[in-house]
Amino acid sequence: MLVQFYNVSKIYSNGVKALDDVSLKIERGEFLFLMGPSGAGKSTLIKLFFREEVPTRGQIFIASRSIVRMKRSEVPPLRRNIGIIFQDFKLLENKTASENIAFAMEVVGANPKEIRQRVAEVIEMVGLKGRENSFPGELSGGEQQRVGIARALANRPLLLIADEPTGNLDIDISREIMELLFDINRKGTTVIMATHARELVKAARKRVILLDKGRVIADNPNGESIV
Ligand SMILES: Nc1ncnc2c1ncn2[C@@H]1O[C@H](COP(=O)(O)OP(=O)(O)OP(=O)(O)O)[C@@H](O)[C@H]1O
Repeated sequence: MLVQFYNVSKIYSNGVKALDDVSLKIERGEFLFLMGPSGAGKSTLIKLFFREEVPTRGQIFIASRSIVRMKRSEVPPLRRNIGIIFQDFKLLENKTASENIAFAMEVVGANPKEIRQRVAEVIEMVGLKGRENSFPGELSGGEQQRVGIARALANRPLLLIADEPTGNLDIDISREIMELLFDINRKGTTVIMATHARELVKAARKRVILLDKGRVIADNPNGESIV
């Protein structure tokens, strides 16, 4: 089991209950969608995975380690095991595609040779060969998201979390990005994707967890009755 949430609630300091008694399990190698209306708690749930927020109540285990009772020194290794991609890509504008990816490895202390090899590998994996030296401003939205995905994969994470990764892309490009995420999943990385894109979810026939007002109101293995 890769992820276990037991009765997790998150109440922000302003009193908003963003998550209410959430329990869920995710196996290694799964691909799952996180859906629900705006304010349902999707982003909050995602933030708990990499300890950007801590739960008010409940327990969370990732790869059998409690991340609630985790020491501060254990947080960087946890984050190294989780790759994140964002709706707005969050690339560094003054660095090339390659440099953006390399930077993610430099900050965790990888050596230059390792970085060179891995950058070439992930550039190839996401289909960006030939665009390594382009700056984000010279790339299309879809290409920028590919750089974001390559950066998230650079440190070989156990888990890839995508928060509305196709939110800024048109439908054809979104489908290409989905294919890339499925491909990454087939190669063994567990993928969690928060999205409002019903069409994409419907076509995928993957597990869907539906949140509403901070609660899991459905968890369906192939999404059928949800979308
Ligand atoms: N840092 C915060 N402090 C206080 N309240 C917050 C904070 N972050 C989120 N909330 C509140 O918690 C609730 C859940 O928000 P969250 O961002 O997790 O929802 P979401 O499902 O990701 O929504 P969206 O689809 O719009 O991104 C909302 O009512 C939101 O206003």
